Amino acid sequence: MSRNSARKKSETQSADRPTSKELKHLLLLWQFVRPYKLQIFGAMIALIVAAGTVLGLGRGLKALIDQGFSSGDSALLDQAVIVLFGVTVLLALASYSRYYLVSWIGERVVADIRTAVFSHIIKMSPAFFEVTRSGEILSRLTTDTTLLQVVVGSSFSIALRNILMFFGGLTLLVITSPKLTGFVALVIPFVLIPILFFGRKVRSLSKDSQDRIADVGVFADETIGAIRTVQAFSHEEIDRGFFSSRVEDAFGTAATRIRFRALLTAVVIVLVFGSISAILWMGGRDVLEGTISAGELSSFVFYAIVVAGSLGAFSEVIGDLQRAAGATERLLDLLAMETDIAAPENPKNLPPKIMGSVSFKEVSFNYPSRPNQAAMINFTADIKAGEKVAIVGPSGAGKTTVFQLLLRYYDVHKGDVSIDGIPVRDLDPVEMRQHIGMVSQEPVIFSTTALENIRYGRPGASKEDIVEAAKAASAHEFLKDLPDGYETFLGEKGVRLSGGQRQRLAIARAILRDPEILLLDEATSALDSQSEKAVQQALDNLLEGRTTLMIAHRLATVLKADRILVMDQGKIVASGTHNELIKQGGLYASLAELQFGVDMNPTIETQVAS
Ligand SMILES: Nc1ncnc2c1ncn2[C@@H]1O[C@H](COP(=O)(O)OP(=O)(O)OP(=O)(O)O)[C@@H](O)[C@H]1O
Repeated sequence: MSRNSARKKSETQSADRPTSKELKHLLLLWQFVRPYKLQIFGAMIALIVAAGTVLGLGRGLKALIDQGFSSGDSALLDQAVIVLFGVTVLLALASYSRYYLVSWIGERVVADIRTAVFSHIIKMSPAFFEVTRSGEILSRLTTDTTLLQVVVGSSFSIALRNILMFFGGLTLLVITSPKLTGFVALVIPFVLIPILFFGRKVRSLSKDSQDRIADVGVFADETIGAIRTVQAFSHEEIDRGFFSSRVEDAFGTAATRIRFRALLTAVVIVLVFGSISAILWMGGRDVLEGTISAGELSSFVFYAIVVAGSLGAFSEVIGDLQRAAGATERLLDLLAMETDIAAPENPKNLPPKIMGSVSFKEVSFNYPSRPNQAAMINFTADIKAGEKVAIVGPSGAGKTTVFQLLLRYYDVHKGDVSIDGIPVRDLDPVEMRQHIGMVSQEPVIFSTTALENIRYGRPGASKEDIVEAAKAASAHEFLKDLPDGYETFLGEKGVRLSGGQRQRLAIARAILRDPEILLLDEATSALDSQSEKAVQQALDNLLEGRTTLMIAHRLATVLKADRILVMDQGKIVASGTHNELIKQGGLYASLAELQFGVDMNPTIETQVAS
């Protein structure tokens, strides 16, 4: 129960939790940035030099105007221009280093975070993926990490540079003219308040705009992923309507944002240039009165622009920083999420080759998302090493659940599932699953070559071994006739193969894996007799010498079994051989009649068997 509720918490957190904007979360990024101390040090130096040179330029400007021009000495002008050029080169070099190093750190850190998040997610149990939408995870991996890249690789250094420039510029303003600085201090609130107001409005509209675009993405992803169903139901027109209404929503939000953004630009221009004019007016009077020099006024205006510019730049990136703080929090939450299905502290070890006996002892279980509905009740079954057991039962009886529990996708609530007498929860799931092979009803074909698809069963297997496995799976014939033979690209989800070919490819993969325990979820869809024969031949080779549990939908398969378990509502209701069960009548007999078309007359089924 406590285990369950703990998972619940993490699951709901993963989906809809509100995002915090607290900048302190950014500090958590330090663990990812820390390995690159040298680059950070270099970037800091470059940043300080760049900020220093910009501030120095103002002093240079003053010297140029006051000494270069007023003295009438052209040598001084030459000197001043040379110094100015030198400072500019230094600024360029520092900016180059800063940009390069900071962007490099940003990209590097994001690459590390993406890898860390993916490595973590791939370990999570299926329960996690049931409640977390895949779009959600993808957006963490792409959108959230991109936000962080912007922050680590630019916004953060922009913020830092502008803080330096702000305080440096302010100090130099005071030194140049305390009186004018006082005037600027009075004006600043009038300039800043409207800018901040519009800035905030634009930011919240940007967020809305991003959300609307995400809606567009999610809808397109779902529709394209289910394109065959969409077309089969002639749903194109309706989906086009749904999609365009989402696109229009996104456009509407973007249009409002653009309006405010344009207004913000106009407001900034009026306020900033208005203030500069006011400074020039006041300062110009001081120059006329002789209280300050023309150079001082020029450098004062220069610093005022630097200070205002740094405030503006800072207010622009603060939004990035806040959004990145949210992204950091979400990513680290994801990284902190623990999977229930982990290896115990001291896992027991299985030998490299196991016997392959399987036992379910009084197992009760319900899926985490259906706490009140038992999927398995007091389920007990002992399967000897090498035994072939077929599981039959009506839809929803719990047949697939037997596989899921043996693979330890979920932990049972009561009882034990064991392999060779060792409970699976005492084993390392990754190691334990190496002894299990699975051929599922809908074999998964990855979008790569046929060769690589079979090699999935045993990474590193040689081509000879793969061809050998394909031959045993009756797949060699069709594979070698593909346009590029085994190197043929199979298309996304294997759409270029027929159902029977996909099954044989999955069987070849399982043969290559050579597991001691085999789980076979037989496809329900009927194959033509030629294909059926090839698949049955492949299965015979696959089953040979392995403990096998098969969810059977065909007569040929149940006849291969040493024993049949009949399941109903999470329990075993009968067991025995086909003939025994037919004689008993009951659920199996009616299932056999319905599914396999077996008449209750035993002679017929013996004929089919032969
Ligand atoms: N991931 C899940 N979350 C919640 N309930 C589930 C889940 N998977 C299966 N169930 C429920 O558990 C019960 C047993 O399902 P299971 O898939 O094992 O049946 P099955 O015998 O394999 O059915 P079928 O022959 O239709 O595949 C069903 O009531 C089903 O609705």
